[in-house]
Amino acid sequence: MSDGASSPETTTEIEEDPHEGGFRAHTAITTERGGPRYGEFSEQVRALMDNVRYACPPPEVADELIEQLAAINEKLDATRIDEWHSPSGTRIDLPARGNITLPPFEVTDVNDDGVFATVTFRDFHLGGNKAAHGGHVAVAFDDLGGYASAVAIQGVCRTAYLTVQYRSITPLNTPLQAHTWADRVDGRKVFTKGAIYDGDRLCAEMDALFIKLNPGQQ
Ligand SMILES: CCCCCCCCCCCCCC(=O)SCCNC(=O)CCNC(=O)[C@H](O)C(C)(C)COP(=O)(O)OP(=O)(O)OC[C@H]1O[C@@H](n2cnc3c(N)ncnc32)[C@H](O)[C@@H]1OP(=O)(O)O
Repeated sequence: MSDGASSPETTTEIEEDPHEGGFRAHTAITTERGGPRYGEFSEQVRALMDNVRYACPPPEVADELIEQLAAINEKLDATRIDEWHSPSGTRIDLPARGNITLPPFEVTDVNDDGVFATVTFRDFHLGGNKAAHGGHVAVAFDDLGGYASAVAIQGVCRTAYLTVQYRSITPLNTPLQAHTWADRVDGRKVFTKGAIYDGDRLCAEMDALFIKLNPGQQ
């Protein structure tokens, strides 16, 4: 991945590049996009998602909220840009690289043993009875597994399959230890494993295959 555009002036140059793989080699890794308060902005959105998960607004509050949310959406709609230049997913200084669709994680180490992160499933990720939804656990594994695969094979990968063994309840609002690593590399194939722990307790394990995209592959 190389330095990408952070201003509209460089947009044209990037758009003229051939589409190099499903995630584009030119995707910028940055701490600048979206400005210095993008982290606070993302956190407010996450707080909104958490609150909505448990909200039961009385009709008059719903009336008010609908109006306020419509105004916010209108304002946000006016700021939309294309996928390749948006801060979300590129801000390595923020939880989950500033991507609010992922459970927030902080990568604590990347080394020969793989990727180590702290992941916290929040109210928004509720499956039931204070436990994380299994799909959100898989989302965390997909991203952190994709990261470990990319590091192992030095290239952008796509998930071919991903299975999760749910070993015990994955609690909400608890910093959990996640570890993903390339178990075996065979040509373009990276057989990747992962685990999420709550302290000493194993919550879930991942077994996945990521495949390095060929140049120009969509
Ligand atoms: C500092 C910051 C860093 C930031 C890091 C950011 C990380 C972000 C991470 C985000 C991560 C998010 C990630 C996401 O969410 S990626 C989104 C979810 N995934 C997809 O949408 C993928 C859809 N599928 C495809 O595009 C293709 O099928 C792929 C690309 C996967 C392979 O199609 P391709 O045409 O390219 O390859 P091939 O068919 O010749 O197969 C090649 C080899 O693989 C073997 N094979 C294929 N499929 C399977 C299977 N299911 N089980 C077992 N084996 C399988 C096959 O037999 C062959 O083996 P061999 O004959 O060679 O031995």
